[in-house]
Amino acid sequence: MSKLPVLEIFGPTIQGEGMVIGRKTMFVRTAGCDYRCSWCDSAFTWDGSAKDEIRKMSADDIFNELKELGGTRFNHVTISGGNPALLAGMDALVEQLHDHSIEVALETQGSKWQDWMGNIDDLTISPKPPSSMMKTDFGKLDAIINELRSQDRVEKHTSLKVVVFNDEDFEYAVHVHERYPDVPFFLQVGNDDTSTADDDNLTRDLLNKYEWLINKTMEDARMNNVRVLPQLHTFVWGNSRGV
Ligand SMILES: C[S@@+](CC[C@H](N)C(=O)[O-])C[C@H]1O[C@@H](n2cnc3c(N)ncnc32)[C@H](O)[C@@H]1O
Ligand SMILES: Nc1nc2[nH]cc(C(=O)O)c2c(=O)[nH]1
Ligand code: SF4
Ligand SMILES: [Mg+2]
Repeated sequence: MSKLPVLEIFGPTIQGEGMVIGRKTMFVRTAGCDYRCSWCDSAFTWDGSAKDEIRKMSADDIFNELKELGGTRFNHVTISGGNPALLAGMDALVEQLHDHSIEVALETQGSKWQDWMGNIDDLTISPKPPSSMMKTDFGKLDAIINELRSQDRVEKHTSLKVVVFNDEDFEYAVHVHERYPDVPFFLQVGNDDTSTADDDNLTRDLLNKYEWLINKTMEDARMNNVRVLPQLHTFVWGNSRGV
C-alpha cells in the first residue's frame, strides 16, 4: 500500500474557510507543494522548516490516527496541504473514509488532477491571484473544471475560492468567476501577517480587510453571485498551527 507524506493530523475543529465553513471536521495536512505562494500560511509544508515532522503513513495509519483523535465525534475529514493533488495514492484514504460514512473535503489550487478528486464531497479549488507571485495555467484549470463537469460534480460538490489581497487580485477573481460561471464562487480575505502572535491586532486588521472586500464586492455588478468570507479560524485561534 502506498505511503503518504503527512505533516499534521488534527481535530475535531471547524472548517474555517469556503464552501463548508463552520462544519465540524478533522484535518489531514500533507507535505509538499508545486507552488510557492508569497503569502502561504502553511509554508512549513514545502519550505523545509518542518521536514523532520513528515511521517510516511498508509491510509490505514491515517485512518487509525483520525479515530484515536476524534473517536466517534466526527463524520467529516478535510484533506489539505501543501498540495494533496500531487499524491496519486490518496484514493485509498478517500475510499476508507467513505466506507465508514465519513465525508471528505479537499483543498487544492487547481494545478493537478487525480482521479480520486471525482469522489471528493466538498472540493475547493483555489487558483492563485497575482499577489501570490504564481502564474495560473488556465489550460490545466479548464481541463480540471471540464472533468468535474463531465462527472456532474460541479453544482453540489465543487467550489472555487480566490484569496484577495489587493485590487489586482480582485480583478483576477472576477476573471476566474466569469470564466467558470457555473461553479459556486467564494472570495476570501488574505492574511498578510501569518507570523504575528498579537491576536487582537491581527483580528482588527483582518476585520478591516473583510469590510474592504465586502465593499468592493457590493459595488461590482460582475460579482452578484458570490460569497465573501474571512478565514473564520484566524478570528478564534490567530496564526496557530493545528487548529
Ligand atoms: C494552505 S492552502 C493548502 C491547499 C492548496 N495548496 C491551496 O492553496 O489551495 C489552503 C488554503 O489557504 C489559503 N491561504 C494560504 N495562505 C493564505 C493567507 N495568507 N491568507 C488567506 N488564505 C490563505 C489558500 O489560498 C488555500 O485556499
Ligand atoms: N480550521 C481550519 N480551517 C481551514 N480551512 C482550510 C485550512 C487549510 O489550511 O487548508 C484550514 C485550517 O488549517 N484550519
Ligand atoms: S498552493 Fe497552497 S500550500 Fe502551496 S504555496 Fe500556495 S497556498 Fe501554500
Ligand atoms: Mg490554513
